[in-house]
Amino acid sequence: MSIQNVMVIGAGQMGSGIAQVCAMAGYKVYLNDLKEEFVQKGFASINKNLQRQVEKEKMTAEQKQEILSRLTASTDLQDAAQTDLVIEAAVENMKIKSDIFAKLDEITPEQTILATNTSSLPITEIAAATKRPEKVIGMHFMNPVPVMKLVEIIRGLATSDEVYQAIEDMTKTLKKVPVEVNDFPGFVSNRILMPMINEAIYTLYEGVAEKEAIDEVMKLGMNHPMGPLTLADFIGLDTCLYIMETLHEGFGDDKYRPCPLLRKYVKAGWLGRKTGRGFYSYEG
Ligand SMILES: CC(=O)CC(=O)SCCNC(=O)CCNC(=O)[C@H](O)C(C)(C)COP(=O)(O)OP(=O)(O)OC[C@H]1O[C@@H](n2cnc3c(N)ncnc32)[C@H](O)[C@@H]1OP(=O)(O)O
Ligand SMILES: NC(=O)C1=CN([C@@H]2O[C@H](COP(=O)(O)OP(=O)(O)OC[C@H]3O[C@@H](n4cnc5c(N)ncnc54)[C@H](OP(=O)(O)O)[C@@H]3O)[C@@H](O)[C@H]2O)C=CC1
Repeated sequence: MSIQNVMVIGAGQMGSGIAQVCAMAGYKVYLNDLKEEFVQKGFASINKNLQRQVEKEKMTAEQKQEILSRLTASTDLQDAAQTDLVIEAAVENMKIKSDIFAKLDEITPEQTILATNTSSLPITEIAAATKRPEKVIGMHFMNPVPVMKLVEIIRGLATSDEVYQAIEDMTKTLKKVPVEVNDFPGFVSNRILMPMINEAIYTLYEGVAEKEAIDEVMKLGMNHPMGPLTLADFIGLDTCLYIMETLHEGFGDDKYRPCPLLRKYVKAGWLGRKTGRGFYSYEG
């Protein structure tokens, strides 16, 4: 299975990062989103990251241009007809992901691998939206994608060994470290990380400490690079809530109930860094 042409769906913080690392590794990449303005926002973020590399003299201006020339904007899913691999990074919602995968199954050649960057949803269920479940796989990158080394690779029930191997090999070409895990809610990363973040939100909700104090305890006491509330803002509070709901529903265990304060913030549209306000304010 030779992978040369890739489409990344969703030009948000994850999709733009995935498109960047794929283009840096030499792949031709379509970056797809619903509207041109979202794709352009994704491109602006890639441009900013690469420019920082040029300024730090880790890359030349020519190399930056070369990487950018491998990226093409797309607002038409039909462009996926030209690809060997699609990596979906749209919102964390089963209906949206299933719809995208059903369409991709119609559009792409039969050998195209369909991967999802879902952070918690069952790969097996997403695969069931297609007639090629053996070619559907989870490819879970970490945020910020250009910096974080891990890619959790998740096999659905029907994922073939050949597809698993192709994705493991491709991940290595991105200079990332693949780790294989099975298809259970939240996989490994978010089954462990998100209950910790949710507990930090409960700690704030119950008035145990101020938000800054909670973050400082985990940073200085446990050597975490970011406190859990800062990290929640960084991930996106909507994504944190979707993941907790998937864990809660998937395991049927109340230990995964999302904190009411998390729900309240999401209802208010305070989604963290991406909207300028979450537990902290990022305006100005
Ligand atoms: C929810 C899920 O499904 C799964 C997830 O992703 S969970 C989230 C996982 N991620 C984390 O836990 C991140 C925790 N935070 C960190 O590791 C660090 O705070 C951090 C890497 C984000 C920033 O590190 P830092 O040392 O504070 O900042 P800084 O010195 O400015 O940056 C270090 C490097 O990262 C780069 N960087 C920082 N933020 C970046 C961003 N958003 N995008 C691209 N590059 C970035 C910097 O350019 C710098 O690069 P060089 O080494 O090439 O110069
Ligand atoms: N944030 C994180 O730390 C991590 C997130 N993930 C996962 O990655 C995925 C994306 O998350 P993230 O990048 O943070 O989210 P963002 O909200 O930053 O970006 C999602 C993007 O997808 C777009 N989108 C929504 N529906 C469609 C569609 N049908 N077709 C094309 N594009 C669409 C959105 O457009 P619009 O704004 O119009 O909705 C938005 O631009 C989620 O599944 C998430 O769980 C995985 C690892 C880490």
